[in-house]
Amino acid sequence: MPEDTTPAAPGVASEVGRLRTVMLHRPGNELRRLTPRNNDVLLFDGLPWVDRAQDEHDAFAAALRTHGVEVLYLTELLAETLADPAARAEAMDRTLTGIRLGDSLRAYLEGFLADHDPAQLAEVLTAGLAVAEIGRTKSLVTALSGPEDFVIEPLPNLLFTRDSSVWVQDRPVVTSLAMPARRRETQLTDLVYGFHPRFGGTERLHGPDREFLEGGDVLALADGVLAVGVGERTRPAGVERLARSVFERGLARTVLAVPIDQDRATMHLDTICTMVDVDAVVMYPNVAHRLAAVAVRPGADGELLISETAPFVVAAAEAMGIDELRVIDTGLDPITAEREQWDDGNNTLAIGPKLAVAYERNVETNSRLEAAGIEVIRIAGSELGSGRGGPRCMSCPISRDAL
Ligand SMILES: NC(=[NH2+])NCCC[C@H](N)C(=O)O
Repeated sequence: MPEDTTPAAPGVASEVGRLRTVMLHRPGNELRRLTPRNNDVLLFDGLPWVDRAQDEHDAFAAALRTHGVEVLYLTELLAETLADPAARAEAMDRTLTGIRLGDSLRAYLEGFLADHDPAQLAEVLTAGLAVAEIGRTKSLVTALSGPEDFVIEPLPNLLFTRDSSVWVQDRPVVTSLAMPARRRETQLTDLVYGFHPRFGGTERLHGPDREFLEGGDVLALADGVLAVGVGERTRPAGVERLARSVFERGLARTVLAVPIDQDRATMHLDTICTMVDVDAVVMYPNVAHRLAAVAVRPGADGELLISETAPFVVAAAEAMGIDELRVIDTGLDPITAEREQWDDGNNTLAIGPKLAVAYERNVETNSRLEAAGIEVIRIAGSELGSGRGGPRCMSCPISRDAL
């Protein structure tokens, strides 16, 4: 019988249902823009060796494919999207609008980019554009800029496709990223979901201009139960907006708001806790005991019912309707745990119950996962990890089987 190549219908109701389709971004020329002068602003802790990062990423994608996962690439979807003139017009408009460029440079760039085919335009929108790469403009802005200054900022964090969109059931949530270096990413995911034939017509929730909400903070603990981290990135107002939109549409019945430390090391909930089984998480022990949650549920007339604060594991188990949420920790020695948390030991990507992708370097965490009965697919991440993101951050699940 010929192989069935029909793509799985979009829909994500859990963290651990069999993964069918995922969106990744293969690291590209945007990473070659990083220098010791701009890496902090661009949210990288070092300068990745890009060729090696690409090899590591290809191995990640291959491991997923080996396990039957369809891998979609954001830039390919974007290039296909930009073939639609309406999408292209919107992309140009969003990229060039704002107070930074000025009228002369904007007009110049409109002409300059008009010659770019969809793939080339996608490259500019992701890798950015420096003054040295464009011709002579009659703009004061470029006259007063250095050759390396960007007229279109590169997006090195596009690698972390988890953050710029997240599917809740069969709806894409286009997020609103808090850090200036990442804000433009969601213009791209919004375009893809709005115009690409594969998704066209799907209702998009939230959006780039809404309250801050990042996908790395959103965990689908169980069908109808979301946990959303609140910290450096996602803000309380972002969770409130998401809760209202998912309740109104019947996509969830409980949203747990989970305050996390406002630190670089714990920028998202998924840096300290990810799910590896229907009732188990791998969690950073140095915070596990004090992680708390407030449950938000739909009330009458669009009101939200807000619970008292409770320990996260207790609130989660109750919302999920299970006796206990099992916690596998990142190692008991606090220094090893801190090192492995920093290197994304907690940031696993489940591709099914008890089956997760993890960075090989987190030896202690991985062996604890295995001791707890989780099969670990190890990938290299020496270069990928320099932006502080692991397998979960680098993936946006679009389709998972129901449990
Ligand atoms: N879901 C995640 N944990 N994403 C990690 C994002 C890392 C990225 N460099 C940032 O600072 O935004």
